[in-house]
Amino acid sequence: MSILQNGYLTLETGEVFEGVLIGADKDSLGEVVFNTSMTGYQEIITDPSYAGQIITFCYPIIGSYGINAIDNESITPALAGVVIGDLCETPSHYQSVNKFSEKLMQAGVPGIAGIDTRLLVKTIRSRGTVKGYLSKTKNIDNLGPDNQSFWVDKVSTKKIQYFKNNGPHVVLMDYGFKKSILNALLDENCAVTIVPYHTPYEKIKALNPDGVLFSNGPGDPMELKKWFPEIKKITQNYPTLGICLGHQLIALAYGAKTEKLAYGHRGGNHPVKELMTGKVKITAQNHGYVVVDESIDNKLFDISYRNVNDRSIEGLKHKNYPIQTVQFHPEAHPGPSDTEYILKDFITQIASMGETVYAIK
Ligand SMILES: NC(=O)CC[C@H](N)C(=O)O
Repeated sequence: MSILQNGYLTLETGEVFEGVLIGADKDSLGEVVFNTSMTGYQEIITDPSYAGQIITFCYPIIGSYGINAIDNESITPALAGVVIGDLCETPSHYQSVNKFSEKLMQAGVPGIAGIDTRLLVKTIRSRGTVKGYLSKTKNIDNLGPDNQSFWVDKVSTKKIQYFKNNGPHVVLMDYGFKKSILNALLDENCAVTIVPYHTPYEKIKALNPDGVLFSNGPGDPMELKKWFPEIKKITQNYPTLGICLGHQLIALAYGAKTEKLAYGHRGGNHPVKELMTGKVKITAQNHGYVVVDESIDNKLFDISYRNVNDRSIEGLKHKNYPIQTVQFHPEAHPGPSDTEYILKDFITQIASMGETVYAIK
C-alpha cells in the first residue's frame, strides 16, 4: 500500500491542478485530452491511439468495476498519463481481476486523482488541446523534457503475424491497431495478416490478400508522409477499409489535407449522419485530427458521413475503387456498435470479389 502523495498537473498555458498521485511513480509530459465516455476506461487506457497523451476522464468516478482479463485493446498501455476525479479502490464486478490504480502501476503509467475534471475540461475547451506535465512539483516555468516521438513506430508490430481462418484474407496495416478490430475480423472468419506500418505494396502483394484494412493509430497523420505513395498504391489494388488514422492516411495519400481540431472528439456518443440515407448513427470516437472538407477532390471521393455536431468529415467513399474510410470506430470498444455493419459489409464485399482484379485508373 503506497502512501498518498500530492502532485500537480501543470498546463503549458499556466493553469495548475493539484491532486493525489496514483499509478507509476514518475513525471510525465503529454498532450492533455479528454474523453466523455461514461464507461470503458480499461479499453481507453489500452488503446494505442492515445500514445503520448494524458487522458482526462470526464466521468466522475473511475475504477468502480475494476479491470478484467478480456477488455484490453493492447498488451501495453502507451498513454502518457491519466487524470481523474474520484478513484474507486473497491471495485465490484464478477469479472474484475485488478484495480484501476494497480493496472496503471503495472503498466508504468502515472496518474492524478482528485482533480476538478469539469474545470480542466472547460480549460482545454477554451484553450484548445494543451500540453501538460504530471509531477510531484509545480512546473510553471519548465514543463519538463519533451516526449515528442513518432508514436506509430513505437506501437506498431515489429514482425508479421498471421491468424489462420477459413474466410477471406485481410491484411491489417498496423499503425497501433485496437484488438477489437482484429477480433471483429476473426469473428467473421477472416484470415488476418498483421503487418508493420511501413510495409510496402510489393510485400502486401506477396501476401495475396482479398482486402486491406488500415488501422487506427496515434499522432499526426502527416508524420507518415513518406509512405503516402505506397498507401495509395495498396488502395488502388485491393478493396480497402480505413479506420480513424487509416481514414486520414488514405485521404492524405490522395492529396487531401488534415488539420487539428481545437480539442478533438473522444467519447462514445458522437452522432454522425450517413449522407446516402440521412440516418444518424451514434459512434465511438477518438481523434484530434480531421480531414479538411475543401481539400477533398470531389471527382475522386464522395463524403459518406458527417459529424452532426460540427459537420466535420466522418467518412469517404472512392468513386472508382472499392475504398471506404471512416473517422469513427465501427469496432466500438468502448462505445456503441451501431456502425459495426461497416466491418461486416467490408468482409462481405471482399468475399464476393474473390479473385477479381481491377485495372488501375
Ligand atoms: N484513433 C485514431 O486512429 C486517432 C487518429 C489520429 N492520431 C488523431 O488523433 O486524429
